[in-house]
Amino acid sequence: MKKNIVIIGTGGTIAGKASSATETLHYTSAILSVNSLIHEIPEIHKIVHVTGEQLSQIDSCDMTCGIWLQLAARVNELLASNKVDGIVITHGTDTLEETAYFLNLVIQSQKPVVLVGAMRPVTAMSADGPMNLYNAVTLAANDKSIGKGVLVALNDTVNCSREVTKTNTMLQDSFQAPDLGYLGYIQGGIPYFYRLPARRHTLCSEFDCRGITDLPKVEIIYGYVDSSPIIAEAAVKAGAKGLIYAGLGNGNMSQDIRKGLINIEKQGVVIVRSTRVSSGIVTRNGAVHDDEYHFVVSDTLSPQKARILLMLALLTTNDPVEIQRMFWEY
Ligand SMILES: NC(=O)C[C@H](N)C(=O)O
Repeated sequence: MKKNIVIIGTGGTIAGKASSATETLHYTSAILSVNSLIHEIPEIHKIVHVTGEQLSQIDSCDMTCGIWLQLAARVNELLASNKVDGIVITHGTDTLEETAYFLNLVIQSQKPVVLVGAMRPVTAMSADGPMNLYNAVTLAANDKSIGKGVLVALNDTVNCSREVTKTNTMLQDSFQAPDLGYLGYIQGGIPYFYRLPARRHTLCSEFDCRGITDLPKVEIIYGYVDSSPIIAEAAVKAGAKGLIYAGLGNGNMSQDIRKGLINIEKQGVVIVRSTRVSSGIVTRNGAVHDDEYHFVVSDTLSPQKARILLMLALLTTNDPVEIQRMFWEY
């Protein structure tokens, strides 16, 4: 029996148009509606019953926490219905990994949710969007995708939302998990899985954003030679309740930054040490005495994903011990 898949459009290059078939750089994102994207791939109707819904029409650099909350509410509502078997979300690639990880933490269903985008606009020669979308639909409709958390499907690969990142500004194989690897491949409309996400997600997640209209403010501070704490201090002045420090190496920091962050932590702001390095664990009490300063470490989460987990954690607690537990579990 054919599955019922809803495709939610949010914009991005997958819905973008340029003035010629050779133009892959100068184009406008988020022009075509989700229903036009579905229309471009009639093959979809042979495998699933599909419905399109437009939630936003933006370049993903304009994604907001407000849109995330609306998207999460709609996905949860759709998946609660026995008439929906899975969801595909079309999205710009610039922040796709962030939306995917946010949904991975707040969707309360085992049913497949797959995010998809494209590196080339629809008008380009060899546009990647149509095949990516077709693959994403086959992934969302496959029983093997049930219970695997929010997935990301581009360039014939399946990635875990916790680990996937955009690794290249232009190439079609941009979406990878350089640290921990793909979950699998999609070939001939069939997903092949080789490993499972090990961390808590979706139905096993403790995070619930129902009824929430905004998320606590968390800013990211970047580490570099001779950096000072002024940006961190300005962020706190502007209302940040948490800071992610995208540190050097193993989340390391200069004495100057350390003093600044210790001072900020004493004001009740949660400090998470992450790293600007693209792979590896940020070790607790490794480069910095976290127990003494009440800092949290991000484990293997990138700074942008650590920010999402911290925003959700801050909805219920600002206790660094409890927040550290969450960073080990999600
Ligand atoms: N390839 C893309 O989708 C990039 C675009 N700027 C976006 O994120 O919406």
